[in-house]
Parts: sequence; structure tokens; C-alpha cells
Amino acid sequence: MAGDGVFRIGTRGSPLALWQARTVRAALIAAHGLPEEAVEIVVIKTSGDMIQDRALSQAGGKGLFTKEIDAALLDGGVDLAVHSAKDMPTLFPDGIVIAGYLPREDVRDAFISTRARTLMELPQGAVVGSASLRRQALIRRLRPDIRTTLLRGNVETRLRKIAEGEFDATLLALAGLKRLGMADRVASVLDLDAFPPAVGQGAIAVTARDGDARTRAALQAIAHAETGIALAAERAFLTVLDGSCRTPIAGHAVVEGGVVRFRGLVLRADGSESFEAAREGAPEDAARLGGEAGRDILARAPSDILAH
Ligand SMILES: NCc1[nH]cc(CCC(=O)O)c1CC(=O)O
Repeated sequence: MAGDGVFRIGTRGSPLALWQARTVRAALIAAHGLPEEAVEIVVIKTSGDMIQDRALSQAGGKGLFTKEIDAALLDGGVDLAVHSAKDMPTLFPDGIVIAGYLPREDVRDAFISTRARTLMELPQGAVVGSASLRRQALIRRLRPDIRTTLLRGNVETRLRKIAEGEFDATLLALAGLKRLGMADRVASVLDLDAFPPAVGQGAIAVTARDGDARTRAALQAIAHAETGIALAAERAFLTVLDGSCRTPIAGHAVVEGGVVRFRGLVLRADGSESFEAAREGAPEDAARLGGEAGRDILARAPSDILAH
């Protein structure tokens, strides 16, 4: 859209979002030998940024972080947008496509606490703050005695509340902490098997207008194919199960030696039950494999777990 040859990148304004947008900007400049002024960052406030007092699952779900940015893309105010893949809705409006993903960061969750080194070592009845239904359910599956309460806000706010003793512990994505240079706050890293990540965790997605060949071609040069394959499996899984954004869901795919391996999990909110499915196959079948895993769980899980 930009007749001036400039690429405008839309992003939220949180420190993590800005880090992600700057990383995409630097990658574009490096890949195409662009001058600094050829890629601009445009900060866009989203509805999700204004809700701090309740879980987002209670406020309308994930489109909250993308709606205003999608509108800016569609009206040409920006040419591409950068998102944490974890916070994206399963569907974008007509006319917007995911043009690629950056190479994925570590997908695991990190344990942060002033009281213990690991989740299992927390004292009986400890209070863990988290806004994530998945983390709450996985915690209670491992430690039914632990109380989980709502803890929202950006990464810095959450770390401050732990330091001030408002909660005994919290869990955050290791990816975000690394990007913000705060990995030194991590007490321990959770095991992938016991604590599978959210769909998209650690991945950064770039969206563009479907018909904008110039921007899409430019993004092709920085897109990481294996991350795209993994995300195709994970997002297909989520799409099948997305009946309710109040269901704790985990999903993770890896591409190794030309094979994609996916594992997905649906939990009851209190962690008392969980349903798992795994598939592996050719990378070009990634979306089909993720979707099959989702339907497998749909066929087995009690309907009240997945109900609205
Ligand atoms: N929901 C907020 C959010 N979205 C992406 C990340 C971390 C970075 C990532 O997963 O790429 C976080 C914070 C967190 O869960 O700790």
C-alpha cells in the first residue's frame, strides 16, 4: 500500500511486542539490504491491552489482541503486523494471511518463585498466580493442593508481584523472559511432557494483506519453514477444539528429520482429567495431523469439558 516503498509494521506496544516487531524489522532490513528508514514500526493499542482485571477468556478471547491491528492492515495504515502466535485467534478476517513465522524460541514454561526452586517443592497449599487456564489445570494435575488465582499484566508486572510476595509463584513462557533479557529470574524450567505448552508458544507470526504481493514476497525471505509446519499442526488442532476458549488446551509440534510429530492435550479445569492425542507424519500433512488429533480427543472427552 505504501507507495513510498516503506514497509510499515503494526504491533502492540508492550515491551515484548516491541521486541518482536524490532526483530522482524531487523530481519527484513538484513534480508533485503534495506536502508533503516525503509521499515517503520507503528504501535497500535488493542482492546486486549485495556483489560487487566479479568481473564481474557472471560472478556471475549483472543481476537482482542488482533482486532485493531487487523483493521490497520486492511485499511493500509500498516503493511504487515507482528504477533505472538500464542495470542492469535484461529481465524483472521478475510483479506489477512499469516505470511510467515520467525524461528521459534524455547517453547517451555518457566517456574518463578521466591519460595521454592520447582513447582513440586512448593509448600502445601501454596498460591500460584496465572491467568492461563492451561497452566492452572496442568499445575493442579501435578499438585492438587495448590491454589491458583488470577495474575495478569505484562511480564514485568507479574515478576514484580512475585517479588512483593503477593503470590508464592507464577509460570511464564521462557521465550518471553529470554527475549526481555530476564531469564535470570527463572527458578527452573518445566518439563515438556508434564507441562506441554500452549499452541504457538514461543513463535512469532507475521501477517499481511492477502493481495499484497510486494510485502508477502519480502516476508518470504525471512520466514522459517519448520516453524510454519509445526504451527500448521498446532493451529489445526486448536481450530477443531476451539468450541470454547475456556477449555484448558495444550499442543506442541516439532519437525525433526523430515517428520512432524504432534502432541495435544485437553484438560478439565481442575486438572482431575486429561485427554491426549499424538500423531506423526509428513510435514506437508501437518495441518491434517493436528486436526485428526483434535477430532480424536473430541470423540473421547466428555462433552462438558469442551462445552461453551
Ligand atoms: N499471553 C501473553 C504472552 N504471549 C506470548 C508470551 C510469551 C512469549 C511467547 O510465547 O512467544 C506471553 C507471556 C507468557 O505467557 O509468559
